[in-house]
Amino acid sequence: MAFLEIQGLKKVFPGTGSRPDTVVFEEVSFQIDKGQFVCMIGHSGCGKTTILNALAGLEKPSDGVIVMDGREVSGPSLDRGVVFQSHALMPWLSVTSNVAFGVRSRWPQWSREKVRAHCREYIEMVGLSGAEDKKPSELSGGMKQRVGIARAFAIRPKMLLLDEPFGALDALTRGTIQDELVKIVRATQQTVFMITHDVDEAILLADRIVLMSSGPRAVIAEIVENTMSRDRTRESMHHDPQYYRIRNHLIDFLVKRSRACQDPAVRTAHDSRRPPAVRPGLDDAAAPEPIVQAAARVANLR
Ligand SMILES: Nc1ncnc2c1ncn2[C@@H]1O[C@H](COP(=O)(O)OP(=O)(O)OP(=O)(O)O)[C@@H](O)[C@H]1O
Repeated sequence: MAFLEIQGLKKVFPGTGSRPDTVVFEEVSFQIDKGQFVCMIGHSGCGKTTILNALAGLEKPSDGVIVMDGREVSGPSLDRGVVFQSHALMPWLSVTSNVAFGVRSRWPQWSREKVRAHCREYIEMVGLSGAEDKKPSELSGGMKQRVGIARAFAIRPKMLLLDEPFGALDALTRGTIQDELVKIVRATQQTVFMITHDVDEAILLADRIVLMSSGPRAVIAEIVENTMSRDRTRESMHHDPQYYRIRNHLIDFLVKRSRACQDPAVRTAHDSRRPPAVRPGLDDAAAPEPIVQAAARVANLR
């Protein structure tokens, strides 16, 4: 069994009045190994946040099971740290107190000094030394997001869940924090699940990229394995020919193939509980053609 097992996840939001129920996604199954960084990409509304909330234990799936480290996820836990797009800091608390909140819950027996020293370590890790006593209103968007990351890492979770954490940041700040995240994740060997709309971010950070088809009734269309060297950097990765192949594959999916699963013929042919793993970076002619792509090609010929 993998470190994180997601099997047959489905979410139905009940309709109101004459509006029918909405099946947001179904048959979502994938695994994450310990120390792996997995990104999820898909069009708006396909259910990415709902899946992340289910992993966090904040949302109950309508069907399916999530098992982390041998235990079923049935509610929120300090074993999972979450970073939201809107940092969700407590505005009346300082940077240190925001980070300390979870630390005290995690280790209630720790002394005040020990909690402070622990928080200082993580605040320094995200480059915020000197801002310990500031309130969120005194911080820039990038700094607030760094506090969110420090807060999530400081509880030393078994798994980190990131919901588009850099979505609201300008490109420069985004790049800097991405680099910091790469450094921290590599140093701590943290297991991460992250939602992003940014294909370059996914290629830089992820070992595997889960592609969701468009909703409603979204499914996992395929899982892209990132075959580029793990020590890739933002500055160097575009020199690797694999980068363009993976990037084109992802963009092609978002522009064209993500809707293919709504075609009943494609849907019948696609085993969404066992989505194909593809390695577009290797341009391996022997690799199986992704089923969605094959079915879309057949549909185009009709
Ligand atoms: N509490 C709710 N009640 C009813 N429908 C909901 C609820 N929460 C989410 N939805 C619907 O479920 C679908 C999936 O929402 P979700 O936020 O998970 O999508 P997403 O892929 O994360 O989108 P985005 O990329 O825009 O953040 C949307 O159509 C949304 O309107």
